Amino acid sequence: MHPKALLEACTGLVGEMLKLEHPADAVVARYFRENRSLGSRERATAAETGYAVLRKRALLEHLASSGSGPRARRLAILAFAGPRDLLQGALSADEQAWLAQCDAVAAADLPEPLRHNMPAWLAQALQEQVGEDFWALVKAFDGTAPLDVRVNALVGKRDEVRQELAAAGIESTPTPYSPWGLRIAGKPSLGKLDVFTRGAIEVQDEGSQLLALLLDARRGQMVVDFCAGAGGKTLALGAAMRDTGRLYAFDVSAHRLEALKPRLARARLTNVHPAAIAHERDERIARLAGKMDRVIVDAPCSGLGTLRRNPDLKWRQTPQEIEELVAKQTAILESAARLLKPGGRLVYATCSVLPQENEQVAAAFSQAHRDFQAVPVQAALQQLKAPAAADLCSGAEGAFLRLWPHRHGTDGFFAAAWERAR
Ligand SMILES: C[S@@+](CC[C@H](N)C(=O)[O-])C[C@H]1O[C@@H](n2cnc3c(N)ncnc32)[C@H](O)[C@@H]1O
Repeated sequence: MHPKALLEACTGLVGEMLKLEHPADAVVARYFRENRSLGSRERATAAETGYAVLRKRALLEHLASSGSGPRARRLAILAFAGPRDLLQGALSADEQAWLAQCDAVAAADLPEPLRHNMPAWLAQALQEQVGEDFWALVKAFDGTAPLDVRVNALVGKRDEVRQELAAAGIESTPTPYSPWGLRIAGKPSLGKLDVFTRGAIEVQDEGSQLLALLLDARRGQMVVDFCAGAGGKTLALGAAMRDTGRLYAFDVSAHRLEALKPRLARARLTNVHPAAIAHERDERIARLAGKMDRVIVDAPCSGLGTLRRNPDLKWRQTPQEIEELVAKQTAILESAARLLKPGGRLVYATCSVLPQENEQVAAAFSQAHRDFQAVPVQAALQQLKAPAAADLCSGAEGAFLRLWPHRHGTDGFFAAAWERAR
């Protein structure tokens, strides 16, 4: 493809992504469906350019306030993710001179908002929590997430799977915190490997693996994954249960649950019962009240722990929407808790880094439910033989799981746990 056409394609995608109307990954997928002439390398360049604009939006908008031509083109030039000589081949002489001027700007001397590239409310919320680590966190959120897989214990052992991957030319190392995980070197495509097609591995962030581990789902138990979505946690729980007992996978999105079904088959799980529910008080749920050994609420949340993968979220979320989410999270947790039998364990989890969606929801639940005893996550993970559990937790006695990209290399995650009084 001619460099000019490639830059046009990048500009078109940047323009769509900056509308911020839909999740960035959905915008990218639609753009490629509608622009079928783009080859795989061109798609990668366009997508990386678009994501780079979202990551550095404040800085790039500032730089793009000079120059001429459409704004999306200026931003695509500044963030262009392909080879530099190719970009030069697409630019007019004026654009080349303007780009050289922008290159000469020392980003380190710019005001803070142009360096952290976040809305003020979010930067403040993060600064309040991580203090002097703030810039390390900004850097980590700007980076790419590693490729982690969870080894399906039903199908293989971690060491054996690691050797099998090595035989296929793929290097990996055991994840530092999750006993189920391997961190894959580079970004090889895994989908066609035998180890993948026969269900021995599933792509899953190490942090997500730890949330499922924390539930401590065991053989023969009755378990509910209340917000199962496409089933990332469900698959991990089913394997922990050794495909015995009964695992209900609820979600309000029938569409997401559909995506779970082929994954269940590949993971060789037969103990999972997916069920679309209308809302958290659906009467199907009422029938299971008091019968469950384990319930996990992987709540709908702002997703602000996943900015490495979804940088659009920092521009698409608003404090008002966070408030609405907190009300939803509280209602779901309340309903889900009713399902537990005495002695049963409840886990509330998010992939948010905001205290409102995390500690505050957990504290309000504890306050309102004296029959639920908080289980310190640190002790629970230590019992489950998770290495370095103390490093993963925050609050008095390691009350909560609190994962951060700059400290743990995972997405940002939170979890709290309770046991229902006997
Ligand atoms: C964080 S995602 C779940 C991700 C999933 N557990 C995984 O590991 O792949 C949250 C899910 O909650 C679902 N959800 C939203 N409102 C809900 C409700 N009232 N009851 C149950 N699920 C709900 C959403 O459809 C979404 O799939």
